[in-house]
Amino acid sequence: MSTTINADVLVVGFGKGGKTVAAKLGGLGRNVVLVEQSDQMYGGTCPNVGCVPTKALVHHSRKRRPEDAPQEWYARSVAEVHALTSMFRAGNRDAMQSAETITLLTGRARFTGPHTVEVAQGGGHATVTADTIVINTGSEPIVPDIAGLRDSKRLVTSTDLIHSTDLPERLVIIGGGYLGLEFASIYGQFGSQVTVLEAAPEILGRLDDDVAEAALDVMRGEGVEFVTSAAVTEVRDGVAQTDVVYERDGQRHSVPADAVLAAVGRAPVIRGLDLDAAGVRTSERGGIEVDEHLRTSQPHIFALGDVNGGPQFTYISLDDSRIVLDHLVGEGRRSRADRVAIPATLFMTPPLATVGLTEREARAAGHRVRIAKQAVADIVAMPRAYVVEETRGLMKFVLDAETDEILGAALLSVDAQEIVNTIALAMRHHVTAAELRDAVYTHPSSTEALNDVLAMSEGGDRRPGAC
Ligand SMILES: Cc1cc2nc3c(=O)[nH]c(=O)nc-3n(C[C@H](O)[C@H](O)[C@H](O)COP(=O)(O)OP(=O)(O)OC[C@H]3O[C@@H](n4cnc5c(N)ncnc54)[C@H](O)[C@@H]3O)c2cc1C
Ligand SMILES: NC(=O)c1ccc[n+]([C@@H]2O[C@H](COP(=O)([O-])OP(=O)(O)OC[C@H]3O[C@@H](n4cnc5c(N)ncnc54)[C@H](O)[C@@H]3O)[C@@H](O)[C@H]2O)c1
Repeated sequence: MSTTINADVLVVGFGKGGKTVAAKLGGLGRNVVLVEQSDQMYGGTCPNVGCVPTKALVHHSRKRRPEDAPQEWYARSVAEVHALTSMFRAGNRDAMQSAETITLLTGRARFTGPHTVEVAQGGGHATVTADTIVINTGSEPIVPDIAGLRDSKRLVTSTDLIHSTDLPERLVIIGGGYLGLEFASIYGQFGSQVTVLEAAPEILGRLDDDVAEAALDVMRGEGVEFVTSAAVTEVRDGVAQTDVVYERDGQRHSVPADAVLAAVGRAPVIRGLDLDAAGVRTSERGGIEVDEHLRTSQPHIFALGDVNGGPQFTYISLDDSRIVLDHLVGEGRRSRADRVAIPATLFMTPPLATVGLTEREARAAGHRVRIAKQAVADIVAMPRAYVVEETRGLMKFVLDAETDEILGAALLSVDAQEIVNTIALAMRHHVTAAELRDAVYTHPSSTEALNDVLAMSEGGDRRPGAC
């Protein structure tokens, strides 16, 4: 059976940016069709297999008491996380289905022309034509080309792992980026023996050495093993285990695994979209080529979120949607160039949040730099760390010695994912370090660490601070 729908706007992919565009334009009375390939992915990666389940697993992994058997605790946690993601998925579906102007189609979309896609549905298909098209198909895990890996029965992606109720006794993670480190922290805490094999000479190599080392020390302290400069050459399945073979400094090593997680990055999903039929170009890096306003090589087609090759964060996809909406129904002024001081958080425990320049980057850029830095355990104005029994970590600020503005910050601290947003806002609005230092914050909170740490900069006065 086949049907044809003519829409004002077609959104391909039910991710953060796509659903935001669909909801807004649907609310304005536009006739919108939203296509999602899987009924298990309403709402996209973040609520189903990305941010939400992983952060919920962080939470559950930390609640395990020594007397809780790891395997049982893990299976229970996975079940609870699935209940949460199911709730979010249903909420996403209902939000779209309840809007009279939005038609949600479940099926895989592929272009057949610049204004037309075909959506496979059961045995038949729907043809959708639209004046404006938004592509929001996200990204998917890369499985590196390592002998034996693709065919290994113990290969898992992040999605496989969070759906499995079997806690791997020995988890080997190939790749020590955001995803690899978060999974190392989570599964280490659930009770797996975790080894991270990273190809680069350093993990968190973009960060200053003191910050990276502090973060890795926290994880090492919880039993995670890291191997850098590891060239993984082979993955060999046996009956009881898989051996992950790697070379380092000319020596061959092997580490046994019950699960091997590929965490070497995610590639934009363009496969099967037949972009050629639409005349949409891709970039050398494999994403859809877009300009600063997220227009593709076809002016009526936009690409937002991971698929356009930009930073892979949910809040970037959301911001992409603001740019597209500004062009479709606003003043047409927003662009990617407007983005400054975009923070990021690696959700290990405690979380590691960063924004702006590192000390190394600031010095290399020619800034006269002042550093304000303190171990969390020493921040007297922040009793919250002691209250919640998480005193590990440090806070480091890179300040411009001439303007007193904040050039960057790295926070390895309880609540870092919240504090960093205040710092990012201050950076965007040129609030000085002194102003942040002398502001009034609630107590006991983590933000009030700013009262203390920013008074600690080289040459600055040391404030006594007290609870
Ligand atoms: C394990 C993990 C943890 C993460 N944690 C965080 C975090 O803590 N914070 C953060 O900001 N980011 C995090 N991210 C990254 C974040 O999830 C992504 O950057 C974000 O979800 C991308 O959203 P998007 O709008 O680009 O598309 P997505 O949310 O990926 O949505 C794309 C949708 O398009 C659908 N689709 C694909 N092809 C087709 C087709 N041909 N037809 C129809 N539908 C199609 C897909 O099924 C999918 O539902 C994490 C990612 C992972 C994998
Ligand atoms: N908290 C968050 O915001 C969050 C959490 C998880 C994922 N994400 C997003 O998901 C995306 C994917 O994360 P990721 O960690 O998979 O990718 P990544 O690009 O951040 O890190 C990949 C790591 O794998 C290493 N690597 C590459 N090939 C290798 C090989 N053959 N052997 C060993 N190591 C190898 C790289 O050097 C790098 O350190 C990221 O872009 C991130 O933005 C975000």
